[in-house]
Amino acid sequence: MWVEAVDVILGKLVNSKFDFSKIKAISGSGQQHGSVFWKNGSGEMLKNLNPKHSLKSQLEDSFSVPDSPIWMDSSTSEQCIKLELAAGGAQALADITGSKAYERFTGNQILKVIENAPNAYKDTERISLVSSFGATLFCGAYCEIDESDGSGMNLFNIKTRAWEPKLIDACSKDLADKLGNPVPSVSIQGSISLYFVNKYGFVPSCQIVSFTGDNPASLAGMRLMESDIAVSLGSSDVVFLWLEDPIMKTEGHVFVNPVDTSAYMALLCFKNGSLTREFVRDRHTDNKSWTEFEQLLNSQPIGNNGNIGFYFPIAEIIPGNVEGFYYFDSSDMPVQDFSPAEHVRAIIESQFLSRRIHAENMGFNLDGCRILATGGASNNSAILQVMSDIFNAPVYTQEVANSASLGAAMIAMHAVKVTTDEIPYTYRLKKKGLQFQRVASPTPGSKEIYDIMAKRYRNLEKQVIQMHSSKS
Ligand SMILES: Nc1ncnc2c1ncn2[C@@H]1O[C@H](COP(=O)(O)OP(=O)(O)O)[C@@H](O)[C@H]1O
Ligand SMILES: O=C(CO)[C@@H](O)[C@H](O)COP(=O)(O)O
Repeated sequence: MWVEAVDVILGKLVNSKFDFSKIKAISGSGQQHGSVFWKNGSGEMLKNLNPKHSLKSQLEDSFSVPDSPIWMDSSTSEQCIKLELAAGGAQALADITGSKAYERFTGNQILKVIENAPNAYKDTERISLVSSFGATLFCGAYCEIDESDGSGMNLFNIKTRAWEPKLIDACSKDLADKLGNPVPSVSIQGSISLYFVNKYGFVPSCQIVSFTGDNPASLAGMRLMESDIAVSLGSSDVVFLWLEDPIMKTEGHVFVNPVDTSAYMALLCFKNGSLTREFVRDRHTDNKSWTEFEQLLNSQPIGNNGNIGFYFPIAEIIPGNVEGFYYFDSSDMPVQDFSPAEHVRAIIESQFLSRRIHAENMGFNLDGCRILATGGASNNSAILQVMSDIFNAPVYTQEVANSASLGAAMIAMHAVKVTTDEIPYTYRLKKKGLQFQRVASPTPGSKEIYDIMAKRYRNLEKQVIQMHSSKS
């Protein structure tokens, strides 16, 4: 599907009479943590692609694991325990790689393939991330994993900027050979494959720049600065911050920064994002529309008369080990149910209270911060207003909503220019004049209400974790 998508998208550009010869460089962004297992001999296939045939027909037998594991997979708890043991514990693994072991992280996913499908692993000559797989298709040769997306694998030492030998060995001694050598995100990997030159009219000098993860690319596209917090409201909700001196914790992740090789980024991923908002919308509105959802949200007062709900239809990442639905009244007493309007207000308030307290746990100071919002739900002004009130901060969006694609384009531009001059990324992008729009400001009086609710939420979250563990 991913291979076929490349020809489909480029075919659409052909139909729109797009002039491919204008493209000087390409970068891209791929969903983080997913892995692509290239079968022995595929490197040769990539070098000899025939423009008369589709990528799909030529590459469909090139994968030793036909269904690429992606980030939604949580089936690798056993492998997580092994990697943490190899590192010397959860905190030790976080100190090396920026994260304790997470089921979706690629190292644990690869270890599962090594253990459960040894023949498939043996028949693999190269393992790409979704991002480096994208670059590989365009280059017609294996591209390296970039350091920023490579930080989401539980294998990469974010201080030495190399695979960590004891973690590689805990998986398989030959794994480093199959992973290649990580490179900075802003680096040129090669020129475009002749397949794309002959089929679509790209110029042979078009450069392929490292592709990176969707979240690092979003950080680049949103031009995050210190004291900004970016919130991506996609299928999941992801909060990210720019950090100079990271503190490694067993909650959240630290990645190498995609645009400044001496800096880092912190990331908090919540699985129950838009999909869970949709779930509540579909259960509690008559016509399952966002318009009705917004009306119900605005019909309830700020603070929802003290009602707090927890909505985890999917097992959550932060906090870990919690699933299900839990409702509390203004005295923190468990209740059976809420009215439809209370549910709608409760899901949005509870999600942003959670984003706030967990960002604070990473050492983020809310005073004077700006929130940059992106992703599908950043189109919803009622949701953004609640976010602004809970963080007591203004919310901005930018003209181009898809910050991950935009960031990839900016990384491509920066990479080709960096070879001729040394202008820092942030300065170059300031000059580009892309505008942020202020779309929400805190409502007077909301800070006092949400400061109290944030304290209650912290305690109730602990209670919910206990309630869940006593059930399971
Ligand atoms: N007006 C809206 N209000 C709230 N959520 C919305 C709205 N429009 C789209 N969404 C949500 O945005 C999500 C898709 O966001 P997107 O950033 O494209 O996802 P992904 O993370 O998969 O790239 C959908 O799941 C949908 O629920
Ligand atoms: O796992 C993470 C980050 O660690 C996710 O953010 C994925 O990178 C993709 O998210 P969606 O695009 O599905 O929201």
